[in-house]
Amino acid sequence: MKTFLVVNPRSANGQTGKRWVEISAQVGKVLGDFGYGFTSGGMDAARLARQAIDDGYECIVAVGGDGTLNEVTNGFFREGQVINPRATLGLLPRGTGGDFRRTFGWDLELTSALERLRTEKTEPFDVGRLEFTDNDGNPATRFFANIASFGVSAVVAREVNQGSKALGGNLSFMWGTVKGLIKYQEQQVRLTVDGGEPEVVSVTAVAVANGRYFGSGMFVAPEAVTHDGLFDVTIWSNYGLSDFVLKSKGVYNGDHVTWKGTRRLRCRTIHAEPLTGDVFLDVDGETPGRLPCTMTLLPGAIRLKV
Ligand SMILES: Nc1ncnc2c1ncn2[C@@H]1O[C@H](COP(=O)(O)OP(=O)(O)OP(=O)(O)O)[C@@H](O)[C@H]1O
Repeated sequence: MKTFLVVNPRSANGQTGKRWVEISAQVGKVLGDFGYGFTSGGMDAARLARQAIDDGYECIVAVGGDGTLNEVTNGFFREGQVINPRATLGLLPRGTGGDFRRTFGWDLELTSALERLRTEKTEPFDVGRLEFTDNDGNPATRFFANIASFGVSAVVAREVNQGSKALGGNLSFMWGTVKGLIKYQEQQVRLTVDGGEPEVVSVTAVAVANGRYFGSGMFVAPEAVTHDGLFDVTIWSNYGLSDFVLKSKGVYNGDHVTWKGTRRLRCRTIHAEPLTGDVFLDVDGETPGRLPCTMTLLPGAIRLKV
């Protein structure tokens, strides 16, 4: 299988680019010939992945963090359709946050990633499609691999992405969460789930999950499965800074699902309209826009190297 690596040299605080000679030598030893390209900025990983699929590569590997994985996943699609159903997605995790890999229990070791890429083992992988309003106010579509969320999580993601990740994933997110919760005001949002009756919910955050973790290790959707054909939705209502500071352990170990302000459901589509103000989106750690939005699960849309 011809393999192409989409490399974000800036991932892992720039260590991926700095160590590329060493990394690529190890990749070559295990995989033999492979193609690769360096990303140059926003959505360039999607362009590189699309180009590689057009060039006949059948395994496209994101080398970077969750943002790179998101962009590479987008590169599997053209005009809303999967370009080549035989193409498989791989991950060589190099991020600071690394939420996607946690669902699978993958570590950051290059040797473990190469072992996965070397074998033929794949499984179906559900992909989320998000229709939303971008930061310029235009309608936009973006696919997601892990979790799309809205509410305070997007305020936190903005804080984290603007700040330095030199503190490491967890500390950057904890600090970002404190700053985000100070800034955030609870919003009322009208949710329509699987085309049913609309319902107004109070939103601290709503996570529409394919994978299980966001925010650098927060176990937001403990039972999500990436090939079950369903989103696991976690709704947090009326949480404040004190809840996260005093009970943050429960957010990281999954106990939050038993708290009064947490509600969970499963669905294939969810539509969200803001009623009280701007509500921003966090899409696999990136912050491309705001509500209103519609999220649709595409069951087994592509295959994932596991
Ligand atoms: N050459 C580049 N220079 C600056 N930014 C880049 C470059 N290439 C990609 N990017 C940006 O990097 C971001 C993705 O980073 P990525 O998620 O891979 O790494 P990370 O931030 O270290 O990890 P994580 O998201 O897991 O915390 C995207 O916003 C993307 O547009």
